[in-house]
Amino acid sequence: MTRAAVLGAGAWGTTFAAVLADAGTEVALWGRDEDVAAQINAERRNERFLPGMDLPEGIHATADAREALSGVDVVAVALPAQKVRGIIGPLADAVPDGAVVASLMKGIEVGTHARMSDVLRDVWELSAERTLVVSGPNLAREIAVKQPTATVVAGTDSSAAEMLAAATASSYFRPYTNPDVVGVELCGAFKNVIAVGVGVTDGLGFGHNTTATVITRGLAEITRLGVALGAHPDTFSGLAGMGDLIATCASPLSRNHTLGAHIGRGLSLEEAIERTGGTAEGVQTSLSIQELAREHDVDVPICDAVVAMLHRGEPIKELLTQLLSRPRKAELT
Ligand SMILES: NC(=O)C1=CN([C@@H]2O[C@H](COP(=O)(O)OP(=O)(O)OC[C@H]3O[C@@H](n4cnc5c(N)ncnc54)[C@H](O)[C@@H]3O)[C@@H](O)[C@H]2O)C=CC1
Ligand SMILES: O=C(CO)COP(=O)(O)O
Repeated sequence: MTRAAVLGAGAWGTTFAAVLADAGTEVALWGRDEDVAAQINAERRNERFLPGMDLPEGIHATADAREALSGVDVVAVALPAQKVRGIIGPLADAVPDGAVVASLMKGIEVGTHARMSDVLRDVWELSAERTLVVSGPNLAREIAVKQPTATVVAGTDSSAAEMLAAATASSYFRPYTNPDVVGVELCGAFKNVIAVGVGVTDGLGFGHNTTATVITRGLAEITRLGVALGAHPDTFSGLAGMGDLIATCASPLSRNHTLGAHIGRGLSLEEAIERTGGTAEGVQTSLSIQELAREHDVDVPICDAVVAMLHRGEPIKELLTQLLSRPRKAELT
């Protein structure tokens, strides 16, 4: 039987632990809060991060990360993107030599512009073959009640990706493998920025035409940057690309979408973060994406508008006017 450790007992780490347990994988879930771990073990609930959701028996939660990592075949990391480097650094010697390591995170590190799998590789000195990415239309609360969905397990070593896919597959969770780590990971991070943008237009009271426009042109931005970074163009129309954009931009469960809607209704960034709760990666990742795009000479106007709104407090209506009055261009280039 495969043995897994999930680091991070927030909404997604807890849900992913449930996915593993339901697939028959033995799973240890690490969270820094002892009360959260105790409640998961005693009541099969994580009321702080996943309120109202029942968890399967197979999860052993612990506040001791070294205990969680001991003897596992798979390590899955679900921590806030901007904090993960500091949190996992001291655990390098506790990661078993042969274990594959998967990033479940959807962000790009500010300053380094590193994708999360690169942060894991860097901090834990992992080979590319041992490092995987899981990304797709995976809103935690829907999966926690076993609503059917699919995801992508990306890895350069197909046998490692297949191993994790087998360790997560169940009657409600269908993993597909994909060798395009760069594309899958960029999709997950960038779609959070686009979801903030869609949330803003919702908050302004605009309808489905606007939503569809931002999603579709957002996908064009993601694809342009991804291809410039060496990704496979087909990844962007797949589950991690279009699939996750649809889920995140359409759902009120999305923290990024919710945060954007608060901004659109006139809240400040601080108020919107407070009201949203949970980790809205798009806020900081918008800065990294904008800088990455500049480095690669890629045009990302929606991301630019999100950065201007969130980080420079520029008026939304003026930014919208600027977006719509840019020089016209052909859709196909
Ligand atoms: N929630 C969702 O539906 C999904 C989330 N993700 C991604 O997973 C990642 C984690 O997101 P969530 O679990 O939703 O966030 P969350 O906000 O629900 O949980 C964050 C977790 O990180 C822990 N944490 C924060 N600071 C810490 C520190 N200094 N030391 C130790 N632990 C710390 C918290 O205690 C908590 O367990 C993000 O990158 C997100 O984009 C990916 C797919 C779905
Ligand atoms: O990544 C997600 C769904 O696939 C979750 O989105 P949020 O982080 O915006 O809640």
